[in-house]
Amino acid sequence: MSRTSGAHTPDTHLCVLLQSEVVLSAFQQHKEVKLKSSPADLVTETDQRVEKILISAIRNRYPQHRFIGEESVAAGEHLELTDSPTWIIDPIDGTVNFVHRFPFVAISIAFTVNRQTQFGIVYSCVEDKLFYAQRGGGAFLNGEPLHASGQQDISRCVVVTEIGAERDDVALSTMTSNIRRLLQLPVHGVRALGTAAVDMCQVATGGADAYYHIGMHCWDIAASAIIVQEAGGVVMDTDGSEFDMMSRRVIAASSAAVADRIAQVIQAFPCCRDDEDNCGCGATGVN
Ligand SMILES: O=P(O)(O)OC[C@@]1(O)O[C@H](CO)[C@@H](O)[C@@H]1O
Ligand SMILES: [Mg+2]
Ligand SMILES: [Mg+2]
Repeated sequence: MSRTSGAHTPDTHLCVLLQSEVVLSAFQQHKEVKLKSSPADLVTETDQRVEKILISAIRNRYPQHRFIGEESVAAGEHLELTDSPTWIIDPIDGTVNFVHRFPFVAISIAFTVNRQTQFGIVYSCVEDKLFYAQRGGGAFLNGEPLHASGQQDISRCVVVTEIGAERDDVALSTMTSNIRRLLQLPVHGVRALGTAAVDMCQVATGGADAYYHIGMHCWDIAASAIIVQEAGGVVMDTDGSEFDMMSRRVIAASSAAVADRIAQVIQAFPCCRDDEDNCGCGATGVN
């Protein structure tokens, strides 16, 4: 057994790798697509199936543990992160990619105790890349150590972000003006792969220097946040405060200097916290 409160990470790796077969075998097939919170927030039978299998396999082994799963929450389960050992699961991060066969889709699993992430796994299925980090143990890609770039100068950065599922005017104009502001600094480039989990892992590899996102959910970024931190990167809220996986805002960067600069430049649009229903912020779309 590992130090992570009884949760044995190699077992979890195996579970994830087995489920990736389910994702890959469905990848080329026609999918029945349903909409969730917006016309760009999609779910397929494979998302639901993978989440069910993962939860039942982990629950079998750790019956006392709790779960926060994207599709369980979409089905009405209450989302609450407590001090209890908790698995935070995104069965397919990049469902739009999955539906269109755009080849970046990931299974993302984080494990928390006392609300602190102990380890995170992001498996980019088509690329066959397993990103992994354990608190205090470093970050790895297919077993090789990962290091963020350490870049300090925003004008030499590749910055990754996502235009999420929101389609209301305030969100769209904020997202597009944020990209414009960064390009005007200037940065070397702005990129988007369509999966927050894999996007953030690019910061851990040093292939990108920063990632920011407003409107994602805890399951999109819980695992990749510890992977960035353990690769020597910095993770914070877009307002410059401490990272809070429930806030729906994140900056992940190669250095504190780059993270601070992005926090100064970008603006957030309102969205309810993941752990708060109907917060009254007036946001529409993916809440
Ligand atoms: O619903 P999914 O696929 O688990 O996650 C949605 C997502 O991949 O799409 C957005 C980018 O378009 C990101 O906010 C997020 O990571
Ligand atoms: Mg996701
Ligand atoms: Mg998903």
